[in-house]
Amino acid sequence: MTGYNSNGDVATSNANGHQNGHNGSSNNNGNRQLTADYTAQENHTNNINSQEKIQCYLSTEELRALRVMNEDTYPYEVIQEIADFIVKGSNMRPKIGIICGSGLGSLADIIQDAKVFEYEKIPNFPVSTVEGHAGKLVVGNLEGAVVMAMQGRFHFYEGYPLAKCSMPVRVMKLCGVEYLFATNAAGGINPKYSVGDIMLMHDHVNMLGFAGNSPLQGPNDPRFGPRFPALVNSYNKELINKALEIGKQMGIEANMHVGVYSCLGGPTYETIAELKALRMMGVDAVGMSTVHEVITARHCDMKVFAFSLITNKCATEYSDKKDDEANHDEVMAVAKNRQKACCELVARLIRQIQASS
Ligand SMILES: O=P(O)(O)O[C@@H]1C[C@H](O)[C@@H](CO)O1
Ligand SMILES: Nc1nc2[nH]cnc2c(=O)[nH]1
Repeated sequence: MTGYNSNGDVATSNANGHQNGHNGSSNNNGNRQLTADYTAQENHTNNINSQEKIQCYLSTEELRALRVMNEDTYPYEVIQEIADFIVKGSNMRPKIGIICGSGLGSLADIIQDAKVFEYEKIPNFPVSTVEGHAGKLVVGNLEGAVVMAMQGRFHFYEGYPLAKCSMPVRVMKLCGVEYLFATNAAGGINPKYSVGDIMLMHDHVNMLGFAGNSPLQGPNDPRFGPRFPALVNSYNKELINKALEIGKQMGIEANMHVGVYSCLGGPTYETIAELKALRMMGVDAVGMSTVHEVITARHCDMKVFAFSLITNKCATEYSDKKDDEANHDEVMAVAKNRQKACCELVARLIRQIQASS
């Protein structure tokens, strides 16, 4: 059962919670303890009411993640409260929202006059549980524009429903954001792609959507957008063209592509058969994010620019090579190596948006 109390705080009790919590991981294990009485701990630390008594080992962070995880929907008013908290707390009204992909959090480090909000201090906000996703929201100036950047996104495989994964996009909208910049780490399926390349997204294949999952599932609130939004032209062509031009100026045009991304649920990387199938469908790069954020952004009429950093090459033929196995350490290492170029691309594009507005 879920609901909001008069302060807009989450009040939840959900019998699935302990199962999710057991399976979930945390990026902070320092606080792990036997939570013999879930109700008592929750009431004590989070001031919420729960009918459940759960015996399990959970850190305080995991308990919070579990609580937020079990919220099904974010009504407009709750999103508005979160947006107000950010706008008032930063005294800034951002125009551009940035979501940093795995290992690409340094995009937010170039923001000046930054006001930093830790996710766990933002009311009703989920928490990041993945390495390479710091869990901070940074509001400040970048190339003359006020931006808000998420250092850490939420993934389906963390246990969050898609609507929750992309809820921050709606927060951005109600903060005043007009442009969404989404970045991700992805495996390159197109044989022409190399590790370290940047693929500007011009379309996607929504595999989770094929399976009947959408961030827009459930009652539609027309204050965000229409019940049946169209998704052709989701990726802003003008921004893609500007980015290609910037790529030339930076001398990285040979490492830049325009292609199709697909999001799978993860957390497993793909089998060879799956990669073959994706390639046949016209997919160039595969990851575990972004698509639901783009859908949510287009639903509320934001302009979208998104790119994938190719962190690994996906094998589409069977072999015994250990190299063919993707791993998150490699993903992070490549992202670290290429973060300078990614930051520069984003900064220059924002400069151009500012210059033409
Ligand atoms: O958040 P992104 O999409 O950049 O992260 C990708 C997908 C998984 O979270 C992780 C796998 O290595 O990288
Ligand atoms: N699904 C998926 N996500 C990734 N993120 C980075 N590399 C990959 C990959 O090969 N597959």
